[in-house]
Amino acid sequence: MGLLQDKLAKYDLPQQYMAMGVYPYFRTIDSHQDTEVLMDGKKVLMFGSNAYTGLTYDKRIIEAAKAATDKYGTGCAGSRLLNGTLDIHVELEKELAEFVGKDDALCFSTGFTVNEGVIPQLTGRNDYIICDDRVHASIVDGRRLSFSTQLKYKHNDMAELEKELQKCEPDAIKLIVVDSVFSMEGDLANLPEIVRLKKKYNASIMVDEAHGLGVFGKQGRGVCDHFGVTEDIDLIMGTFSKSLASIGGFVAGDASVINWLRHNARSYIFQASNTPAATAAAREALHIIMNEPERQQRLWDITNYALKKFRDAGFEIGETESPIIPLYVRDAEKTFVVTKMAFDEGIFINPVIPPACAPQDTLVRVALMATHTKDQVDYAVEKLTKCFRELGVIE
Ligand SMILES: Cc1ncc(COP(=O)(O)O)c(C=O)c1O
Repeated sequence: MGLLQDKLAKYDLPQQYMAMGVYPYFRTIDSHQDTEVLMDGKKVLMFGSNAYTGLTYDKRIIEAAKAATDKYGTGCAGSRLLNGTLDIHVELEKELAEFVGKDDALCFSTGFTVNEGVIPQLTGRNDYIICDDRVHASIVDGRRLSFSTQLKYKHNDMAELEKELQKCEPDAIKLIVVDSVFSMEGDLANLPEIVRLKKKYNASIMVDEAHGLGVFGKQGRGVCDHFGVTEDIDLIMGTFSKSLASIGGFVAGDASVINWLRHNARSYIFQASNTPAATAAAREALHIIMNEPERQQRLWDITNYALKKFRDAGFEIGETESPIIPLYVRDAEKTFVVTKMAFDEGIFINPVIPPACAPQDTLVRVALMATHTKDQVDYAVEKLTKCFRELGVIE
């Protein structure tokens, strides 16, 4: 074996969990996707999906994707800048900008490449990027691609954010980037206070609404809308891979900033544009989200029901205020073991270990969809209580 193989073999954590029989990744789904799926040949309740609105198997969205494929074909074979712009890309951009309350928007092929392409394009050598220390990996990668000075503050600690802002040169761009809903622990960014600090220090804010759209705000417009701070947020990004039942992402903001990104963001101009099917699906999902507020209500009814049930059963669920419910285990090995035990009981949940969380905060992540029933939640709480007790995680 070569040096490369020798070195990587030493860090092969997956092998260790395979040997223990608790390896949890790459299970295969062989059915349509809703609250119940066939996974590795076994019927399980899906509590690990980000499809909060429960739209992934909606017939109207499937029809829209089929019709777009019939009309345009299966791909675009080029970047948006050149031959890869369809009328439906442009229409979706207009609708998304209006939805989140901004002048203009750009659609990228994934949400990951939005953060990776936008963040380094807005800040240069003498500027600053300031992030919460729990932002999503795509924000971390976007930040790494920038030549600016990188500053971090402790999760949701506004006093620390202010200290970081005080370190910056007054005339430099100071871009604060934050998730609106933290994807592993379900708590919200303190956007009203971040906006107050932005104004005080003449900074800019970019908010990642990946887990906020379809869930928070009027007609699912997101957490910025929920807090009434949209006007003070410079850039809002979102993804189609969660509530919008598709794949792709967007960034929205002032016309001048969006126009700059349209011609400069590298993952926009050097990446093929999103497929007709994915674009049409996201568009149809957006229309459904706006026109069916009862779906958002159902999501909150089942979320509040589940939050109470898990709390009453004695689980430690932290500060969550969203359909993402973290069940803290605080031990990596037990986190994998409990994930496997849950699967054997017919429940799919996601283990969360570093780098997705701090080493002392390992957890399993339960996520609700508007289509979950109370019976399904009852079953999950009963079985997870049994598993957590057996492992001595709860009493
Ligand atoms: C907070 C956050 N931002 C960005 C992304 C990336 O989005 P996408 O799945 O569209 O690439 C994710 C996806 O997991 C996310 O959770």
